[in-house]
Parts: sequence; C-alpha cells; structure tokens
Amino acid sequence: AQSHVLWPEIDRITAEQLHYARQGVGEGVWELFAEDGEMRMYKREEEVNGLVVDPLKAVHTVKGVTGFEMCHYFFSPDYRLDWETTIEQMKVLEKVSDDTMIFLQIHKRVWPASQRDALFWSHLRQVPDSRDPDAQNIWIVCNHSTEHHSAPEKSNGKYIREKSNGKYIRVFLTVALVCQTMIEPPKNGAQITRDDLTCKITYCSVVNPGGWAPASVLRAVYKREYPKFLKKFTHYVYDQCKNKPIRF
Ligand SMILES: CCCCCc1ccc(-c2ccc(S(=O)(=O)CCO)cc2)cc1[C@H]1C[C@H]1c1ccccn1
Repeated sequence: AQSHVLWPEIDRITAEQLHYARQGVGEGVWELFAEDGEMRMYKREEEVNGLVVDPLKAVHTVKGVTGFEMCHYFFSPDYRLDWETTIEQMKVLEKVSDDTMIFLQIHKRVWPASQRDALFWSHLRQVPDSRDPDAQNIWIVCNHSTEHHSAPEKSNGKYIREKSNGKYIRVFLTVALVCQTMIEPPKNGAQITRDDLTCKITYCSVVNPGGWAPASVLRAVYKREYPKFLKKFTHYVYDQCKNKPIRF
C-alpha cells in the first residue's frame, strides 16, 4: 500500500488514532454513558457548525479471542453484514492492498433525519508497542472518510449525492479499533488455549452527520446504537473463533 496516493494520510491518521486511543478517559472531559459487563462507553458532547459530532470512546475486555482476530473480523468485508445492523448496503470500491480497502456503506435511515452514506478507507495494521518492544500483540483498524471517483458527492457542496430516487447525506467519520492480546501462560508449560487469552479493546469513533439532524435525535441514536454495535460485534467474533485454531 506504500505506493498508493492515500498512503501518507493513512499512515498519519492511523498513528494519530493509535495515540488518541491510548489516552485514558480519566481526564474529566469524558462522560460515562453506558456500561455492560466489562464494556464502558464514554462520550464528549461536541458540536461543529451546530451539528452534533460527539466523540465516543469505548473500552472493553473480551476473553477467548486475540487482538488480531478481533481486528480481522472488524476489517474484513466478508463478515460485516453479519454484525453491522445499521447498514443497508456495503461495497468495496477499491482494494488498495491486503490490509487497505475503500468502502462505501449506505446506512439505514434514522427517522426523521435523511438517509446517510459513508465512504472511507479502512486500514489494518499490527503495531509494535513502543513501551514494550516484544509486545507484538497490538492490532489496529482505522477507518477514515475519503473521496473516491466512483462515488462522487454532488458538487453543490451540501454532501448530497443523487441515488435512484432520493438523496443521501454523506457522513464524515474517523474510527479506530485498537486491540491488545494478553496471554496468561498456563502454569505447567502446557499449550496456550483460548482460556488463557484476553483481548483488551479500545474503540474510538467520531461521526459528523454531514448534514443537519436534530441534536436530540442524533444523541438518542448514538446512545442506542453504539453499545448495541460493540456488544453484537464482540459476541460475533467470540462465536466465530471459539472452535477455530488461535490466530495471533
Ligand atoms: C441521523 C444519523 C446520522 C449518522 C448515521 C451513522 C452513519 C455512520 C455510522 C458509522 C459508520 C461506520 C462505523 S465503523 O465503526 O467504521 C463499522 C463499520 O460500519 C460506525 C458507525 C454511524 C451512524 C449513526 C447511526 C449511528 C450508529 C452508531 C453505531 C453504529 C452504527 N450506527
């Protein structure tokens, strides 16, 4: 992917998102708004030009899967429709490389707002841990809005794009899923099993709705959809992996 025109941006945004994901939620600005078992979901209330763009940060711990497995199922287009319940259609516009793709997703309409679509590059990468050089166990998937010749936004600058009989508003998003594998080595030197694995997850998301939607509607949607999404996704990955050989 190093040769692709997007590479400098992919490299920069992925590094920025890794750094951002590692910042704790201790500093008072984050508000805890959902808890479910090990999952903690935080948000900051922010508006850009009167649009709600509340940044979200979730932390979660899932036993029995590796960070690679979690990121693999998040990145791969083959499984997305199994766990993403808010999209109507998904298309890979370009396969930049084995670890980088460009997606176009049409999201289900959220009444009374107009229907949205999302066009973004998605990049999967293993991250050497600067603090712990032999921790080859951190993986990240970064998704960031981009343009693409095969899915232009309407030139009127209102991010409205014609579809067959209506219009989509294009959202602007930056998302990062950072997963670290923790291994509790078995006492008696036995082979590692899934019972010895724990995956520590940090999920960060900023979705700018792209066009006007009532703050109350957006905040209600985010409050409902994000916990549901992370719970469904992590359970899906556990179920997909539990009877398969471990992939680090
Ligand atoms: C009036 C609603 C305007 C915003 C609609 C919208 C668009 C994209 C997105 C979104 C796009 C991508 C991602 S992801 O993490 O990269 C995974 C791949 O799909 C995540 C969320 C969200 C929402 C908001 C529904 C809200 C919502 C919240 C969590 C999940 C789904 N929907």
